[in-house]
Amino acid sequence: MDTSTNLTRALLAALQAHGAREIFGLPGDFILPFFIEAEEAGTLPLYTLSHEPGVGFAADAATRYGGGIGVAAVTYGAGALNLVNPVAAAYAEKVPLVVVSGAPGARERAGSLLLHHQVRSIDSQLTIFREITCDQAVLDDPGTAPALIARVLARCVRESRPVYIELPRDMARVPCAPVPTLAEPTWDRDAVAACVREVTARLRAAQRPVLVVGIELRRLGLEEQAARLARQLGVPVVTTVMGRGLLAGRGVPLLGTYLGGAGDPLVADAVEESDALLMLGVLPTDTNFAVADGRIDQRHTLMATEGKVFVDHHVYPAIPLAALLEGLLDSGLRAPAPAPEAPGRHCPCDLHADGAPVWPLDIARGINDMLATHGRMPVVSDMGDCFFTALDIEDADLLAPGYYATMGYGVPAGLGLQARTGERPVILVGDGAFQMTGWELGHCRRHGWDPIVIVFNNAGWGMLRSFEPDACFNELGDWHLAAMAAGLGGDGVRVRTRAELAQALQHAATTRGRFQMIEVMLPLGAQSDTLARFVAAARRRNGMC
Ligand SMILES: Cc1ncc(Cc2csc(CCOP(=O)(O)OP(=O)(O)O)c2C)c(N)n1
Repeated sequence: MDTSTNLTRALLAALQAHGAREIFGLPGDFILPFFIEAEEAGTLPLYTLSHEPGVGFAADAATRYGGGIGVAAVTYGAGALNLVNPVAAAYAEKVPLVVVSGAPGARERAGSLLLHHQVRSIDSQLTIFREITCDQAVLDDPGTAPALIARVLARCVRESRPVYIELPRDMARVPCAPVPTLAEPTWDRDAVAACVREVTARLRAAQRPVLVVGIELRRLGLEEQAARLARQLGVPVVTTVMGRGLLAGRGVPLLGTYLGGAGDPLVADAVEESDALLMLGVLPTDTNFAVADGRIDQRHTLMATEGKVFVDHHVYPAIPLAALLEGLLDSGLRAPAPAPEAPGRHCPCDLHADGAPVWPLDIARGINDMLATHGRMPVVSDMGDCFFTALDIEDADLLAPGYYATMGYGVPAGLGLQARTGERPVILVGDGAFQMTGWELGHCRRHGWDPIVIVFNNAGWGMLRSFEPDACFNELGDWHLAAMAAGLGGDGVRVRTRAELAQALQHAATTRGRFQMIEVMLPLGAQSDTLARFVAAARRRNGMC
């Protein structure tokens, strides 16, 4: 068997070894050799979509939900620069995404002509991606390429951040040695022991300890360790907005999601009155804590994030989350008695199937009823009131750009999730966000993807109306989206009443093999309570009252 390999095959093997399970892409002349090699190798399924934002969001969701790493392969210039927003979203939300971009070859670079797709200089693209990735490699020398690929992919996994790999088109097929596997990094065990001692001492002395879990636990594959710690400590567990769905179904006393004044008062009181808030893998973002309005006493927080641990006014600078968890589990710290079962959250369900118009909470009720009847399904949400409504969907994994808050994520992310896992997602998306990337549904037919897509149609940018109710620029008109579903290869129905919604959900849940779009016509001004409270908190915070 030919054991020699070329640079593209070496890269494909390394991507797979680091957890890639597929490639999402949109080719162009600068990356055609890579696509040809990838298709011939067949080691990673190659899914093409119609616009690079969709490619990026699909790759993001595949790894966000399925683990490992996501891969987005695009051409140079127009393709890669179309990918900037999804990669920025992945950086902000700590998603291990690998960008593979084609690029001009050495002879083209040496010429005097301005190349098509070139911006300011041939390296402008690399400069732009330096700002939104944690490491970069230009594979212009087969002698250095294996080590560069090894370094960049190791950082992608270790830091759970996007990385950028530039593959000049004249290098794709040059002979190249396999990519080496790097040794795992070590850490200072004395520093970890000192940190564990201080954290356990604070927890022992606490009267009202609470565990807050955040998205880094999922990104770093540490959810089960965190669940074991929660059961061992016997303390109430709260998720952040970004961490919604974490530890679900793992037998821990989950109180709910912290939304400050915009959420469940029981959860807000537990967090804001705690004298030892152990926050594991929580990113200190405004969407996670802006609604706290300063009600969390920083002197009571023990925050482990980004490889550091912040206690009071000092920092342990290099404590990997895995090491901290291992130390806390081994500390023997445990509750005198198992934590009381968290009081059952009132799950908004039992949709009243009557002739009343549909409000966002009715959609959450209908989805909760559907999941209770037909089994758990992952929920993917775009940004808009659909995201705030998704927070009322119980006991389901939620994928959403809850911090970076970009529109356009929902539909391609749902496709990426089903491509990676085969699981059928429920996708929530507003009419405005659907107009951005919803058309990627046209790819479902050839791949057998069949998401249930619920469009919140209020004929405009509803969230912005919350801030500027009199502005005309937020109006989009009625695009009759359900009527377009058949042409895209799916089934679409438009509903206005709660009875029609209930019937549509039942039909969608029992119809497989084609995507099912339910276009919910919301009455003007219909808004979820959670969004209303978030907007009120934002106005207070920004002095917009
Ligand atoms: C890529 C991007 N461009 C603009 C914006 C800014 C924005 C945040 S929310 C919103 C309106 C969303 O309208 P939609 O109809 O989808 O949903 P709804 O509000 O419930 O009616 C906009 C324009 C963001 N977040 N991302």
